[in-house]
Amino acid sequence: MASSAFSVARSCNSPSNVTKIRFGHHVKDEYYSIFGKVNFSSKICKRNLILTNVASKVPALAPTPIVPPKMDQETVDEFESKLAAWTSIRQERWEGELDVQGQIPLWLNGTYLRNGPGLWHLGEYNFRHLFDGYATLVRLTFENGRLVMGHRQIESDAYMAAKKNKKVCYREFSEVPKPDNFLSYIGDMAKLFSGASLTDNPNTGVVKLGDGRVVCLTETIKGSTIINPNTLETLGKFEFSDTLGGLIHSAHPIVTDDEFITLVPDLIKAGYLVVRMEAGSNERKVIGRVECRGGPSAGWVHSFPVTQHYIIVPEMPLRYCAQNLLKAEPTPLYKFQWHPQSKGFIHVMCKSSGKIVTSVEVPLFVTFHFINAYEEKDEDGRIISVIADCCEHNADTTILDKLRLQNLRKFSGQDVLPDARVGRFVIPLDGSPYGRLEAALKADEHGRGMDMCSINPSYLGKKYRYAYACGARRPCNFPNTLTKIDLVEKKAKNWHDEGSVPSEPFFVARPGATQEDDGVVISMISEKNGEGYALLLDGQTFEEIARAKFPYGLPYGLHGCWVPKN
Ligand SMILES: CC(=O)/C=C/C=C(C)/C=C/C1=C(C)CCCC1(C)C
Ligand SMILES: CC(/C=C/C=O)=C\C=C\C=O
Ligand SMILES: [Fe+2]
Repeated sequence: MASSAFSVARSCNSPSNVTKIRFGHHVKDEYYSIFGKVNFSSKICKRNLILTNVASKVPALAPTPIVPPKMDQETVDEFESKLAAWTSIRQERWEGELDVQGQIPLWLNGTYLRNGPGLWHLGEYNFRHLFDGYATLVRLTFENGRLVMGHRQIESDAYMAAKKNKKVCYREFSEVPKPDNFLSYIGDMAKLFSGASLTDNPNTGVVKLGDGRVVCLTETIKGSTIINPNTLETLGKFEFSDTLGGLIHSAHPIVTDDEFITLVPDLIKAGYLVVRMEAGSNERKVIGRVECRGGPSAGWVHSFPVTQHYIIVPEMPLRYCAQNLLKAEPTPLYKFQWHPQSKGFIHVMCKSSGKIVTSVEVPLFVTFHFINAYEEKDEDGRIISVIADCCEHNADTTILDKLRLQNLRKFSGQDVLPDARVGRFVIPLDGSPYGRLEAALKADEHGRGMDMCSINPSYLGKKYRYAYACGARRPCNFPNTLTKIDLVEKKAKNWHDEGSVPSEPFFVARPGATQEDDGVVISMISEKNGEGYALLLDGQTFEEIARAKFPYGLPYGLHGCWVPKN
């Protein structure tokens, strides 16, 4: 095999301590999908890359190509011009030390884990939506200024069955297994209602529970999967020990050292159970229940925020749709339907009593991600309102369609990313029936792109000043900047690398820090030439402090967590 990005990974298994590979020409490359290898011509990096093999500390792992490939020339050509972000991961797993340019702060000791849908191929069949891909977990382990990267596929039942049968076997975000005949169609319907056919592909996020267990998540409850943060090995299902049932939950629980809070939508009698699980336990207990005020079904709840005393339950007019759930082919809004006439609402529940403190009608909104929320007090210290911030897509549902892989892969220079903003809900607690929704700062500050946010976790539920997210440098078809939002000055600092796609900026505070933005921001970048690197920005200046090239570009990832060195 010719020298290639792939061979870099393999070279790391060589017994020598340092593998130096010269790039700079077109080579015949081998692409490994989960279905095995395919040859295609690839243009790769015009510079030297030194990868240190730290076999003595972290053994680099052999690639594990799995099932024979089938790719027509058109698909192969498409890969050539595409960012690794929207391209399936090359192999099942890899790990090794990266060469660092710049300085990783010596206080940064621990592992950043990032999860996401990294594999979108099944033999000849290509998934169509970003959210369908089989989960790829990536780790960046920082230790004394050094950095080790590893990635590994999560061995969900859905992934293992797809690998074995070379077809979709479970209901994913948009794709549904094709019934072999009418009898199996009837059986599939029964399995849908029991939840047996829903995917357990945990491709959305990863959280560290208060008791140290690390769990990968998606919106199906059965997807909750325990992994080993050091080896990325799939350890087994996280089973809730209670009898609350439910098929789906929010993809983004609120997780602290003490508890795990989430929302369980009721798809029959429109509402949400608000549940809490203590650290160390597997038992969810009900805090309370919210009845939806709009109809005909519960609003999609990908995430929700909390304040110190309240749980904020959004009822988005983009609602789960039973008919769309049953359809074999994806609809324009997938499993959801837009119901502007049903209005949007925000419900505020008291965390300790489960009572609804207020429930207000708000302007129509579309959001995946809440950023944070906090309580506003008057001069006497009485709570008068709740502020809840989110990445808001101007009540435009077309963003879901923009996340189809076909749209992500074809950027022709046209500015097609719909506008988004930091949507700020102001929810009065004086019994007024309406809440406000406004932009927290001018959206031009961040190029009118806004998603994939994080904050300093110590400010969860508290008045905060800074948010980190992906914004836009236009024209673009996907958020392509890292942006630091200052909610007090109403300004943004933007980082951009032309043609690249950065993943969610993740803030890690410096131990002992007293300022909110004292720390670093971690992101993984997909470059337009198919390569990629880990990036570290200073939390305060938002300037680059270090980067480390990956052996090959990684697929786009969604959400992550920080596991400090114990
Ligand atoms: C990756 C991401 O952000 C969201 C993933 C969402 C998924 C996998 C949702 C799956 C679902 C089903 C399989 C059936 C029920 C509805 C719904 C929760 C959308
Ligand atoms: C990638 C994404 C949502 C991910 C959910 O977990 C949203 C991107 C929005 C672009 O503006
Ligand atoms: Fe998300």
